[in-house]
This record gives sequence, structure tokens and C-alpha cells, in this order.
Amino acid sequence: MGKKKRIGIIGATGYTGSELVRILVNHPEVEIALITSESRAGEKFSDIHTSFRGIVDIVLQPASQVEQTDLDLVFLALPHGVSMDFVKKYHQKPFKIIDLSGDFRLDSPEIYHEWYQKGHVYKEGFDSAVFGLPELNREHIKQSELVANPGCFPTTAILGLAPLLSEGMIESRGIIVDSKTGVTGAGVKPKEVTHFPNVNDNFKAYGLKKHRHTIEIQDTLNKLSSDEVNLQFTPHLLPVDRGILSTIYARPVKEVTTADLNALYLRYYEGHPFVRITPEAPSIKDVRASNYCNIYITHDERTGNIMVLSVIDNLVKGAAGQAIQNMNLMLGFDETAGLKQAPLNP
Ligand SMILES: NC(=O)C1=CN([C@@H]2O[C@H](COP(=O)(O)OP(=O)(O)OC[C@H]3O[C@@H](n4cnc5c(N)ncnc54)[C@H](OP(=O)(O)O)[C@@H]3O)[C@@H](O)[C@H]2O)C=CC1
Ligand SMILES: CC(=O)N[C@@H](CCC(=O)OP(=O)(O)O)C(=O)O
Repeated sequence: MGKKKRIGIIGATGYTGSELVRILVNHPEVEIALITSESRAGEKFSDIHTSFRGIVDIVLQPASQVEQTDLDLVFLALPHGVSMDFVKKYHQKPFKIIDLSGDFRLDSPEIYHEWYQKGHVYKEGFDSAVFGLPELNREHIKQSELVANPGCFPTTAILGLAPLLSEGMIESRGIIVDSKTGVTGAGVKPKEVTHFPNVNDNFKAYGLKKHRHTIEIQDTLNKLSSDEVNLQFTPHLLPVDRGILSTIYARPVKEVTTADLNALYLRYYEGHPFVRITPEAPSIKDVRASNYCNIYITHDERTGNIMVLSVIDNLVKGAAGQAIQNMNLMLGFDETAGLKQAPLNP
């Protein structure tokens, strides 16, 4: 076996940072060489994430240590608006970068400004960043030095709609993406929206008409479709810690059956190890703690609608797992290395 690749994780006191560590600690081809935190530097990783005691007791370093450490690849598990400063600083360094934030996912700094209400500090990054959805961009990801890891909702919606739009089988305007997410999607920092009484025994929609994932979904699907895509995306907050279920409604342009649709999806996702086309409507526990995206597709003869149900674990296929899938491609490993765990159910 060759020398293990050396990995850095920036921002590991957060949820996706700890999920990266959880998966990478058992990855056969890499070693975790550096874990950083600004607020908790000097403490052990396992002092913050206590479930890691005796497993990952590495002392957290400030991010300034990145430049003093020999690294092959760095994950940025930082909030959007913060990540861009790090990409700007690290882009010419001799390690590859996977950014888990939304800072480089969109097509231009102007679109970013419109949907994130924030100016961008590193416009050059847009020229080289590759949107890290392996099922669409595998060959580009393999060659990339900078991968923009997709958002969690966009992963469900894009994988759910890609076959239909690529084949021109649905009306490209008026698609509805109705999504429900667990609370870890909101990050580790306590906020009013994640406060226990606001989440527990509760359920609500948010980000109506303007959630920033709308444009990420729409613009990515536009590249697959010959007609312009326009869709309505509405996220909802579930009182669970992890998991996303998106229910998607679309109108077929010609007569179609559920059997045709299943055949299309099975064909489209052949050779994509983490997409499973299922014969039953999926639940979030079907994928919990795993890198799988389960997709169920059906045609409702009564209404004429096509329905697609797509589920992931927001912290795994929606963030850290997908980032590691991208790492595997960028570093020339088997795409599934370190990611073969079965879902945790119950
Ligand atoms: N949670 C999810 O389901 C998903 C998250 N993402 C994206 O991944 C990125 C990380 O998400 P997540 O782990 O949930 O985020 P968290 O809020 O849980 O953690 C972010 C970490 O970034 C560090 N940080 C550094 N600078 C700042 C700063 N100026 N303000 C706040 N935090 C800072 C903090 O660690 P420290 O203080 O120790 O340095 C913090 O723990 C985000 O961009 C998010 O949008 C993408 C898909 C899904
Ligand atoms: C529950 C919750 O708040 N979820 C987050 C998910 C966003 C996310 O993590 O994705 P980005 O990387 O694109 O920010 C939200 O809706 O903003």
C-alpha cells in the first residue's frame, strides 16, 4: 500500500467538520494530519465532540497552521461568506481544496451577490471551481483542484430531477420541490430557529420564494435541460436531527408510465454507487448516517403528475460524505472508499 494522503479539516467544531472526522478516521487511504478551530484551538477534538474520546484525541490547531503543515487536501467546513477568504488564501498552495459552503457553487459572483446578499471577495475562484456532484460531474471533479461541494437540498432535488430534464420528459417550468430537513442543517451554533421549544413537536416552512438553494438547483438543472428551468423550492424544518426528504412534482410532456420512469432512472444511475432507485417510497431512516441517496419515482394517472421522492442524510450525502466521495475522485481512490457503511436504521 502507498503512503497515506494527508488531510486537513478546517472548522471541525461544527457538524460537518465532525462528520468528516467520523468518516475519515476509518478511511483506508488517508490520515487526518490537521484539525483546526479558531474558537477552541489548544483543546482536544474529543473534548468538544465527546463521542470521539479515545478515538480522535488530536489537539485542535488554529487555521494558521495550515501553511506549516504538509497536506494533500483540505476540507473547508466553514460558513458561507467565511470560506471564500480561505479559498482566496489557499488557492495557489500545493494542496487541493473541497469547500463545503455555498461560496463557489453558483455560476458567477453577481448571481452569488443576488442570492446571498453579500459581495464576493474572490471572483477568480469561480473560473476554476467545479460543482462537486459526482453523478453529474465525475470526470471534471477528478481533474479539479477546487471543488464546490453541493448544498444538501440541491443534492436531493438535482439527483431527483436530472434524468427527467436530461431526457426532456417534463415541462421545465413550474416544477415543485417541497423539502423537509432535520435541524443539523442549520449548523452547530444555537439560534432561535433551532431552540428546542421552537423545533420540538413543531413543523414549519421557511425561506419562502427566496431560499438560496433555489438558484443552485435551478441553474444546475438548466445545464441539463434544453428548455429553461423554473422551479418553486420550499424547505421545511422537521423535529429530527438529520435527514432530508424532498417530494418533487412535475408535468410530463407526453404519455408516460411508472414502468418507463423506473427504467429511465435505473439506466441513468447505472454505475453511480450511491444512488438507489427504490420500489417503495423512501424514509429518511433508509439512508441515515450513510452516503446513499434513495429515489422513488411514480406517475399518478389520476392527476397526470410525475412524483419523485428523494432522501439523503444532510450531513453525509448532503455534506461530509459527498465531500469525501469528491476527495476519492480527486486523489484517484476508489469512489466508494471509506463510504460503504450501511444506513443506521433504527
Ligand atoms: N449542516 C449541514 O447539513 C450542511 C452544511 N453545509 C455547509 O457546510 C458548511 C459547514 O456547515 P456546518 O458544519 O453545519 O456549520 P457549523 O455552524 O456547524 O460549523 C461551522 C464552523 O466554522 C467555524 N468558523 C470559522 N469561522 C467562523 C465564523 N466567522 N463564523 C462562524 N463559524 C466560523 C466554527 O468553528 P471554530 O469556531 O471552531 O473555528 C464552526 O464550528 C457551511 O457552509 C454549511 O452551509 C452544506 C450542506 C449541509
Ligand atoms: C435547517 C437549515 O437551516 N438548513 C439549512 C441548510 C443549508 C445548508 O447547510 O446548505 P448551504 O451549505 O448551502 O448553506 C438552510 O436551509 O439554510
